[in-house]
Amino acid sequence: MVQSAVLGFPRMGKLRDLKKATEAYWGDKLSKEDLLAEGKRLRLEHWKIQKDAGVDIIPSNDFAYYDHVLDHIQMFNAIPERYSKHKLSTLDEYFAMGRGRQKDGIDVPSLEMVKWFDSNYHYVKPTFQDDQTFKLSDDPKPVRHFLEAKDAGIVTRPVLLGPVSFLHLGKADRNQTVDPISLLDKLLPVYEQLLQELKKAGAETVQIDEPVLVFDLPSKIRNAFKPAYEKLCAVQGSSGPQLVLATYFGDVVHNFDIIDSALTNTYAFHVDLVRHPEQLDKVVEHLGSKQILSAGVVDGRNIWKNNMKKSVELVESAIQKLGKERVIVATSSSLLHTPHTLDNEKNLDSEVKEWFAFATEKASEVAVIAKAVTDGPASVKSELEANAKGMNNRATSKRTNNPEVKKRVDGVSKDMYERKSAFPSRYEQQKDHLKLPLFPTTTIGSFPQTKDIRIQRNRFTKGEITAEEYEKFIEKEIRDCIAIQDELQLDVYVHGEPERNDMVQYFGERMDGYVFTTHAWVQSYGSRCVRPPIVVGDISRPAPMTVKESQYAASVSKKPMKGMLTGPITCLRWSFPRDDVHQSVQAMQLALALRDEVVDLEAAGIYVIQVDEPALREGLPLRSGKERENYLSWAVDSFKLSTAGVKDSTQIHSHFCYSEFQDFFHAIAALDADVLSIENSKSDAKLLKVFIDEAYPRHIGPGVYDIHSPRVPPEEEIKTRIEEMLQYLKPDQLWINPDCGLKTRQWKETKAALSNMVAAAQFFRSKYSKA
Ligand SMILES: Nc1nc2c(c(=O)[nH]1)N[C@@H](CNc1ccc(C(=O)N[C@@H](CCC(=O)N[C@@H](CCC(=O)N[C@@H](CCC(=O)O)C(=O)O)C(=O)O)C(=O)O)cc1)CN2
Ligand code: MET
Ligand SMILES: [Zn+2]
Repeated sequence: MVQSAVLGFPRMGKLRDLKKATEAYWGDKLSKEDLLAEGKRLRLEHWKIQKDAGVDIIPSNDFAYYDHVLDHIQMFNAIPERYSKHKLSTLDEYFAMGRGRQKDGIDVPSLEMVKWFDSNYHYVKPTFQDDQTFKLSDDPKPVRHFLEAKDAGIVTRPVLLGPVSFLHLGKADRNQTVDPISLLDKLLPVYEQLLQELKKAGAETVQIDEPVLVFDLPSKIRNAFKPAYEKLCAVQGSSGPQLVLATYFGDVVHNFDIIDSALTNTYAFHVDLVRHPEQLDKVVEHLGSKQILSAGVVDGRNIWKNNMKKSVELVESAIQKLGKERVIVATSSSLLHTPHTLDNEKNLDSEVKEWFAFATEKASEVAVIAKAVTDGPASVKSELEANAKGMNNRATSKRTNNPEVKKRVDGVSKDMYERKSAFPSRYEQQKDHLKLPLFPTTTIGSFPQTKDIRIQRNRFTKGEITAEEYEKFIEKEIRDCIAIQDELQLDVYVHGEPERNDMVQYFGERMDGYVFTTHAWVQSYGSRCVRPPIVVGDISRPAPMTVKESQYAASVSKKPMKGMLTGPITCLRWSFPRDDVHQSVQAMQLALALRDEVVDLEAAGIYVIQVDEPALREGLPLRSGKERENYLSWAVDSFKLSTAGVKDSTQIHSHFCYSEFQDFFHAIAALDADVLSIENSKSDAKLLKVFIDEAYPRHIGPGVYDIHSPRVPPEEEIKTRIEEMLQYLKPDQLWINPDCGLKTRQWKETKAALSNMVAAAQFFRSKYSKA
């Protein structure tokens, strides 16, 4: 019999129950016991959904209150002393690492949070000390959750992040020099112990994720796999469970030499056949003689219904070579990146609704495909027929095709990608026009999205207040936000984005070619979720999207007002893109829509325009080479096409939030933006050296403080950061700004932090103007 498997299920619950509970706990409105009880309720509900869908292999330990990598950090006791010394409860120590803590005399920033591969999920980066040791926690969570499921009558397959990925995804703590992978020998005994404890609890198989296997790995990391898996495979069977080694988001063929030896001794090997179906033959060739193939055929990263005919064919071709007993039908990755259930969507029109499958529906898909290949297609005839009908309806739908858009794309000429003059001449004109001081201060766009803003928007969406009332409310918010910027003495203002639910969803809702959902939330980090709009057809802009608010803001502001747009690549990546047209085509359509918006903003008197591209790096193919170059070429072009329509005197800003920009520095430089703001506060200022090495000519604002945490950075701390930056950047090149937008913060800490930031900038301004 061919079994079906899910690699991980979303944690938030049907109505973002986990988000609500954790936030209530943080706000002292829910007790620890109640939060833990809610977690338990959600886990049971999610296991049951998968069981009812007919899934044979259901994951456990995929649940986390904040992040699954953070769970491992705590479980292995890789907790920096600045957190452990306070003797907080396990749960509070965990949240302190995830989001920082400034309470009862404790003041610690969070650990760094970075992108999980090429997704919009963020994990907490393991942070190691030179004298790092590891120790398995008492009553480890994977064992506890396995038993919890077992008590409910569901035997699960626990999921662990593998030791090599855990180390490779981590880093040395600030001022430490340890190479994470050198800690492998110290870490392995902890994994061995954990596997043994899981086996004792009754776990027959364990899924061990080594997603870093899809990267081009440095030799040190490649060499680590053999000893690691020799050790772990030795525990297998005797005192430990069978190991299912899982990879996802890419192909692994280039790493076969390291997989060949030790890794083929694992019980099963999982590969992503959605991203790379062509790797199937090679993978089959390289499997150990008894090893089972877990075929990831149901997309864990998108919401399109599975093409079951294709999946059945692919799985059949594996079965022909391996036999039914050696194949598992699985999701390509964890379903963490998909929304909970399509059932929640009462407002989606029925034509498109039948094109989609969310996590709950995908669980059924793996079960149906497994049954089709086990008992023959006739055993799931009606499901396969319904699936084929949906596929066909989508392929022939009029909604996907807009000839006007195609015509416009075809009419794009080369000159449309370039600004009129080069930067030096643009800068002269911008200087005259904007009259900014040295070390100009600004923010990244959003100000706190207060409960009141959300409530008013919700009332407007439900029709409880009129469009006019809502508009008046937004105008008042904009005025308040400007008054605060006056008080803070910032230099370039923003309107605060109060009208936006999200920087991508807001634009998706205003463009043709998109549909959007009401409850399809996906976790982005911690308790924060996004509701990605869905690209179903050719994209165009029927009317201006942001001009009204920016123009109003400029009219009540005495300083330059920065217009705020989300760039084409970020709009694409943080939506669910269509899978029937290449992403470069979708990006180009978005770029043209945004170009019109940029030009309209300028015409409305907005002379500083920021086009955010935080997802540009995330879209970079995981392996270097042709694919990457190709991506960068169309991604950079899309940005340039969206921004190059303005006059020289209009200043184009762009914003990036992630820290690893070294490996695609040339792409950021190629965007030709006048000013860049980049997230930086959690990384070593040394990384800024690339700007010297590459003789970067334009202007930059490396973030001076972290915005993901409520902690207020003291003025001295910010000064130290700026001092460090000045070792790498010229004073007249440097802007002073936070890491990112402030929408997730409260007003109190926002004002305090910005006030310290402005004071620090003023300090350097006066220091350098005297010099
Ligand atoms: N798409 C996207 N990806 C991103 C970012 C981003 O800003 N957007 N930033 C980076 C970090 N990731 C982030 C992801 C989400 C949020 C965030 O703030 N999300 C909000 C939801 C934003 C939103 O869409 N809000 C809607 C809906 C709000 C809501 O919950 N409404 C209530 C009703 C109102 C109430 O009573 O509160 C409901 O629907 O139940 C709105 O404001 O209109 C949250 O989780 O709290 C922040 C950063 C990277 N990736
Ligand atoms: N302008 C956006 C904001 O300030 C940029 C966010 S990047 C994730 O929220
Ligand atoms: Zn940002």
